[in-house]
Amino acid sequence: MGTVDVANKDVTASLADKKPKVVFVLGGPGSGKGTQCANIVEHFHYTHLSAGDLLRAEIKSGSENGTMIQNMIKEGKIVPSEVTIKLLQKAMLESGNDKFLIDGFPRNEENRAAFEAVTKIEPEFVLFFNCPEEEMERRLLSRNQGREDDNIETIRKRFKVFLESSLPVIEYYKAKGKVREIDAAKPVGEVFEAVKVVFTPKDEKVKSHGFSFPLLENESHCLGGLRNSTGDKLAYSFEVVCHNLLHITVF
Ligand SMILES: Nc1ncnc2c1ncn2[C@@H]1O[C@H](COP(=O)(O)OP(=O)(O)O)[C@@H](O)[C@H]1O
Ligand SMILES: Nc1ccn([C@H]2C[C@H](O)[C@@H](COP(=O)(O)OP(=O)(O)O)O2)c(=O)n1
Repeated sequence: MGTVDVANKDVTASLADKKPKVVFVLGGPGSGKGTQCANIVEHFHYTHLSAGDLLRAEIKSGSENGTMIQNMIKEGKIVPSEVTIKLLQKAMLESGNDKFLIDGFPRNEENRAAFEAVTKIEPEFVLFFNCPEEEMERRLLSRNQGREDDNIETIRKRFKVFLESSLPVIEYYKAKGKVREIDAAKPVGEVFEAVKVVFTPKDEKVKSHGFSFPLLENESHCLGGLRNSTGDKLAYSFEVVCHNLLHITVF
């Protein structure tokens, strides 16, 4: 027990040194978290860590916690945070990257508080895939990955846990202004278009619009503005440009 704790302190310290950037990816079972994470990895070079995948790998490895994890997943319950956090920390260190999508975590208040207390890592933001239950149920029943928990009985239990335990975590981050909500009921490509907007840096977004309009003669009236990364002025606040505005784009 003592050596495990010492080892985990080392892991925690090494991770804290790296100051990793973390995005939590949340949403109900079948909302498309894994599917979109694969797209984000390809376009934005994050490392994808799925809490569910790490737990399933732990069962397969024959670890001493394997049976407990398997039983909890079969019942749609959330595995104790200590187990999941250790797996996440290990995977983060081993990846060599410093940008992570943590998918399916934190799934309850205990997950959230324990991760914060142990790692001292605050997420940059929370990507929330919002999807109606009927659509998630349809997707899970045809997911066809041989998962023991993709049966209607366990699916119903997972939905209940999501509503009762995971939604409050999303509300917690909403109150902190950290939630980026995506309509996940649309086709995969359309969902990814919305995801891309969230991950694209602000000045890139401005550049990609490429609009322009005449400069004002007296800039001292300018109350605010947008500049691209090279410092060119791209837009003035609405109050100022309304006299000679050709187009307005709201960011
Ligand atoms: N936008 C979508 N429209 C239709 N099917 C989807 C969409 N996103 C994902 N799927 C499919 O739904 C199932 C669940 O998606 P997955 O990414 O595994 O969800 P999660 O990781 O949230 O449980 C998979 O079979 C996947 O191919
Ligand atoms: N933080 C987590 C994440 C997943 N689990 C367990 C319980 C979940 O029902 C299963 C499956 O989670 P996973 O994220 O892989 O899949 P779904 O989003 O439910 O489709 O894993 C957990 O106990 N704690």
